[in-house]
Formats: sequence, C-alpha cells, structure tokens
Amino acid sequence: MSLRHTVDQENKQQDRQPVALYTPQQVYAIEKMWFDSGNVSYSLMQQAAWQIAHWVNQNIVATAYPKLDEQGRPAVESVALKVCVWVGSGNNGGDGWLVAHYLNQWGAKVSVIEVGQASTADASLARNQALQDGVVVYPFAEGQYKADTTDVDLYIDALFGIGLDRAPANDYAEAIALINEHKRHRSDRLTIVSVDIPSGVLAGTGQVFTGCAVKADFTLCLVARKLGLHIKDAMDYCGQIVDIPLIPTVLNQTPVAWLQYQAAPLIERENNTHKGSFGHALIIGGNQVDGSQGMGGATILSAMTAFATGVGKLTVACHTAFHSSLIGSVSNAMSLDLHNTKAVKALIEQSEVIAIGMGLGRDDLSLRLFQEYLQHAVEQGKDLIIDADGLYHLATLADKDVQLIEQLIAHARLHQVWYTPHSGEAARLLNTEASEVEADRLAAVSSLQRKYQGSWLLKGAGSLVISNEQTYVCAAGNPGMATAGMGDVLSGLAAGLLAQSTLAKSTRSLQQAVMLHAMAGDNLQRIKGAWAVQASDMPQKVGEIFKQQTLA
Ligand SMILES: NC(=O)C1=CN([C@@H]2O[C@H](COP(=O)(O)OP(=O)(O)OC[C@H]3O[C@@H](n4cnc5c(N)ncnc54)[C@H](O)[C@@H]3O)[C@@H](O)[C@H]2O)[C@@H](O)CC1
Repeated sequence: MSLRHTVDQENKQQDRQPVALYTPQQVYAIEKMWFDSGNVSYSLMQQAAWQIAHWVNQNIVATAYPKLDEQGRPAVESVALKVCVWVGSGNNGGDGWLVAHYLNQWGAKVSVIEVGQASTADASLARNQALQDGVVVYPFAEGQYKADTTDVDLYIDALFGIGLDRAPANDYAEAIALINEHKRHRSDRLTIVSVDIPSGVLAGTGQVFTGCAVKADFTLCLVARKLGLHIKDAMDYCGQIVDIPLIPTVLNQTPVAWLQYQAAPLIERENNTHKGSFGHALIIGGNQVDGSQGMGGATILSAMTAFATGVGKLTVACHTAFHSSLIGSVSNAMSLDLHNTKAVKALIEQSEVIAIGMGLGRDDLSLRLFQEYLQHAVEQGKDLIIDADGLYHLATLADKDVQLIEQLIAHARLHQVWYTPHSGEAARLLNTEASEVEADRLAAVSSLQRKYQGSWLLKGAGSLVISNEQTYVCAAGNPGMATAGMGDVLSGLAAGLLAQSTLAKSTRSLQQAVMLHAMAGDNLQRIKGAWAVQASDMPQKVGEIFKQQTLA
C-alpha cells in the first residue's frame, strides 16, 4: 500500500511573516493561566488530540492508488490507515493515547506502543479512554510489538514533549532508535508525525543529546511555537512544522524571540547623490604574522562584499604583503598599511564605520594593534563591527584593560557596536567551553549582550541575533555556508550596510545584515548546491539580494 501526503508544501505567504517564539516555561504558563481561569486540563488534551487526529485524517491518506482505471478512478478500494502510536509517561504520551482513541473511532487500525507508563492524571484518563475503545496496546518492555510495527503507514511520536529534561535512555533510547531505523528502511511508505516536538529535542534550546531524537516528517506544534524547534539540532529533526492552535491564547506572554524569514525591504537610492552620500567604511585585518602565510583573503572578501552593498568609499588596512592582491581583486578599494598606526588612526577619523578583526592575527602585536585602534574608534565615537580575531582579543582585554572595556560598553549605549562570534569565540568571551554555549545558545548570547551591550550575533544553525532589545532567529541560510570566509563576507556586508546613512535606520541593523547574508547564501546554494557554496561567490549574490530587496 502506498501512502499519499496531501499536505501542501509550506504556505509561503504565511511563512514570510515573522513568527513569535516561546520557551517551554512560557507555554506551561499559558496553559496554567487557562486552567486557573476555571478550565479543566483534560479538555486541553482533548483539544490537542482531536486536532491532531483531524490533521492526520485530512492530510495523511492511506488510500492505495497504485493505478487508475480507464475512468480515472482508483483501481482498488480504500483501506484503513495503519497507525502506531509511541507513548511516553507524561502528557505528551497522554496526547498520544487520545489520538489513538480518536483515530480508532474514525476507522484507522491503531496500536499503541507503551514505552512509559502514564504518570499524570490526564495521561491515565486518556489511556483508559483508548483501552475502552479496544485499541491494541503493547508494553514496549515486553517486546511483543514487533509484528505490529513493521507494515505501518504512520508512526505518531508521543514519547516526550516539552517536559523532556535529560537524555533519553534505556527503553526510550531504544524506541527512538527503532522509530528512526524503521523510517530509514521504509522511508517512502512510513510517515512520522511528532506531537508538539520530536521526542529527544529540548524545546528550550533545540539540543539533542547524543543524536537520540526522533526524525519526524511533520511536527504538530501545540499552543505556541517553541524556540527550540528552530535552532541548533532541532532543524534536522522537525521536518515540516505545522501549528495546532488551541484555545489558550498567548496574549499574556512576550515572545522570547522572533523567527525571521526574510530581510526588510530597502529603499531606492536618490538620483542627486555622490560617493560621499553612501558612507566610508574602514576594514581592519588581513595581517601576516611572522612565519605564517597570513590572512589577507579575509579582508579582501569583506571589502568585495562591502562594495556589493553599495558603500560609497572603502579603505582596507591590511598587511602590505596583501596590498597588490587587494587592489587586484577590489581595485576600487583604498589600501593602508595595517602597521602604520598613525595612518590607520587618521582613517578611523574619516570613516563612518570600522570593521575590525578579520584575519587580524592572535599574536601580541596584533593584540596591541587591536587595542590601539579600538581605543581610537571609541574615542572618535565611531560605529563598530568586531569580528573574528577582534573577538579573541576582546576576551583578553576583558581582563587586561578593564578601562577600555568599560569605555566600549558606554560607547555601545550611544553608538552601533555589532559583535559577530561563533560559539568558540563566544565561549572564550564567556570564559567557558563551546559545548556550554551550544547547550544553550540563547542564554549565551543574552549574557554576552548584557555584559557588553551593543548588538550580538551568535552564528550557527538558526543564527541568533540580539539587537534593540529584541531577539531574532534567522530562518534563512543553509549548511553550505559552513565554509571558510563566510564570516568575513558577513562583516563586509554589515560594514557596508551600517556605513550608509541614506538607508532607513531600521534596515541598518545587525539582524538585517544577517538576514541578507543568509538569503544571499540560499540563492547561491540553489544554483551551486550545498557542497559548492564558497565565500568568494557571495559578494555577487549579496549585490543581487540588495537589488531584490529594493523597493522600486
Ligand atoms: N493537559 C496538558 O497539560 C496539556 C499538555 N500537552 C502535552 O503535554 C506535553 C507536556 O507534558 P509533560 O509536562 O507531562 O511532559 P512530557 O510529556 O514531555 O514528559 C515529561 C515526563 O517525562 C519525564 N522525562 C523527561 N525526560 C525524560 C527522559 N529523558 N527519560 C525518561 N523520562 C523523562 C519527566 O520526568 C516527566 O515525567 C506537551 O509537550 C504536550 O504534548 C498538550 O496536550 C496540551 C495540554
């Protein structure tokens, strides 16, 4: 029997709108408020299960249509959908029991694999209801489920929802592995629907412990969108996310973040302008530390990208060893000797924006250059982007030059200061390990923003941005962008955007830079495929995205 999905591909129009994201604690608070106003908790489970069963009925059709007859009708009779529901001990399992009950009533052939015994009052009620129906139940530990899990159309994963708080182990880990293994063997015929969130994914952080989580085709998200569905590991487990709204409203909760699908529109340039109208950006980096080949390419990528954003003037302060290649690649850029501090400081005074750190080097001399240029930029009241080795040095200065750090923090309250670490750089700034940052990316980037002020990006799958007291998750971007030089491209893009005061203030923001960068990367990936995405191809795509986003 073949299975036909009738689910429309993502509703593009709707998905372009920003989506409010919540923590699991907020979702519990939303539910509690509803219960406190006199509603019965079991009725919420009924709502959830009824809607999930209805969605399955509408969208997962187990009608065998191997071929059509001459009149274009299906050649065989419809047969019942075969469903296996995997339940855990909590209310997520309770949802599963009730879904089994409703689908059974509607004529599906349903069995339940009981991996955890119902431990809440509502889950026990739901279990009884399903048993009264005559739904077949297999306690997982007894192992007799096997025959009934092999030729099934649909698995409903109701092992864990937002209550997961540790790595699944023993029976749970085994059940999750089995679900994924069956899917691998029958990927065209078995659909996996997760209730609320794929079991094994932490709803607050998107983390999966040691790869142990259900890989769903669809995640039916209850009550409100959880942050953890859109960052980190979760992105490889959720499949298509479908919102299942329930009666409790989210009005009493401020979203913890906004999921953004696209950049804001840009305004067209006016005619009566000249290069001075579009800002002057200074890129500082591209050093050659003794004994190394150097990192001149970093500043070249930044410079090419800054020009692709339409910046009026651009100077690159890099090691003289790279000046000829810089001019060969970006002939419209001006060059400066990175080590000529007098000349670089003079340029800092003439520029609107200084992006510092890309390929700057990590040795003591580079640290001293960073310190001196940062100090000067702060004293001159300049907008700043600090990236790569600049972030490395910033962590060192946090101990060594407290006064400068305090000045920088005060500066960030009045001017634009954008920080763009990946988790390794963030960990160094937080005096911790990258794995700690990865375990709770939102907590990490929030604490960096609290400490240093300014706007912060934490790069990674579902990049997080904190800017103007809002948190954003970037829904664009792709794994092809995990390649050398992409960060340098982003810094150049950010510098070009920030330097142009002709652009609307709302579009000269770090989240806008991140979105434009990710959208350019997606366009590149569509053309080249994820394996061949390269930073050197990005400037052209950035230019195209700026064109695409510009309102005529
Ligand atoms: N009536 C309600 O409160 C409603 C709850 N809903 C569902 O309930 C879910 C939340 O329910 P719960 O708070 O009961 O949480 P879960 O059902 O996600 O599971 C929590 C239970 O699993 C245990 N647990 C956590 N991690 C474990 C691990 N690794 N190994 C073994 N046991 C583990 C916990 O100690 C707890 O007993 C939501 O995701 C949603 O599916 C929805 O139906 C809406 C209504």
